[in-house]
Amino acid sequence: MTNTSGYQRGPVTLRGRYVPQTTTDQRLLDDRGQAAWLHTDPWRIMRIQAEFVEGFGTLAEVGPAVSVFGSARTGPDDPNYALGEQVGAALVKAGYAVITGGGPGSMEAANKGAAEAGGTSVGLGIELPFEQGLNEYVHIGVNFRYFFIRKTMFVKYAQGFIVLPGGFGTFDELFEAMTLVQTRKVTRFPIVLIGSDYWAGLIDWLRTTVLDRGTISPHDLDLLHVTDDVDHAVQLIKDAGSELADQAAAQERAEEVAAQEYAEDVIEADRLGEGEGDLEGERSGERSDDRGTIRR
Ligand SMILES: C/C(=C\CNc1ncnc2c1ncn2[C@@H]1O[C@H](COP(=O)(O)O)[C@@H](O)[C@H]1O)CO
Repeated sequence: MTNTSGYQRGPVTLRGRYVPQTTTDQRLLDDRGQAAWLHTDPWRIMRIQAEFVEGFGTLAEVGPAVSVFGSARTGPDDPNYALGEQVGAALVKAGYAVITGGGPGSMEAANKGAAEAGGTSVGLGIELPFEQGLNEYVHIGVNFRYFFIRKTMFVKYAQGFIVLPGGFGTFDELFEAMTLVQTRKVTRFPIVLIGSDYWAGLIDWLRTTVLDRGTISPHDLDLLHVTDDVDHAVQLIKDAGSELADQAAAQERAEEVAAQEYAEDVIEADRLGEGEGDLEGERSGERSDDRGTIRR
């Protein structure tokens, strides 16, 4: 006989001393408890999920975009500010939305350039102790609590990265992008550094010390492009986009041909009275002898 007694907590049955003194609803609705749970990891997981949902939901329909990084400290009179504006405008002219960290300095410059060129200007802000809020040129802004979620957005919704002169924050974004491409965690995308003078020391160190000591491979250096010419930077991103589109089209064609060949094989096997299982074996190089033993 089935014993139906016990306390049902969703799909879980609890009996004896395991039966709780309160119901789940009671605990949910009872606000007299401590608020310590707000600072626990399970609650953080909910916030993390919510932040991903908000980011994906906001950015999924932005269209082709390029993420632009650079110093938060670049003042409006700094030549790099004008460079940032040019980058924003040139990207818009080439059909891209511009995504930045939404802060001051070079981020603001790129957002300004994009907005004034009539394009889409996106700012992905981050909660910081000295937060300044999103710059005034951001059309679509999302403020993130978590760095790693914001970084996912910079990569997921961009066709390439343009990096203006910057400090630790900029280096972090640059090296994260390089690592993702180097480890093939993402499909290769272009990373363009603007300002050959500023980046020369880093490039030189990578080419000599880092390469010489064998901690990177020679081809890893190909991940970076350096230029002073904004139009050239944008062209590099466009070219990489066309190359990727060609590769994707070739892959699609190859899959179509393979599917067509497979369908023809199935029809032929059917005509000859063989099963689809035999065909699978043949495709993977397997052959069975009279006793059914699989040979390769
Ligand atoms: C330091 C100041 C403001 C900081 N505000 C920022 N808002 C948004 N994003 C930021 C901010 N600071 C850094 N970032 C990100 O890092 C990159 C710039 O860092 P760097 O160290 O200045 O190079 C940038 O691309 C942002 O994504 C007020 O001076």
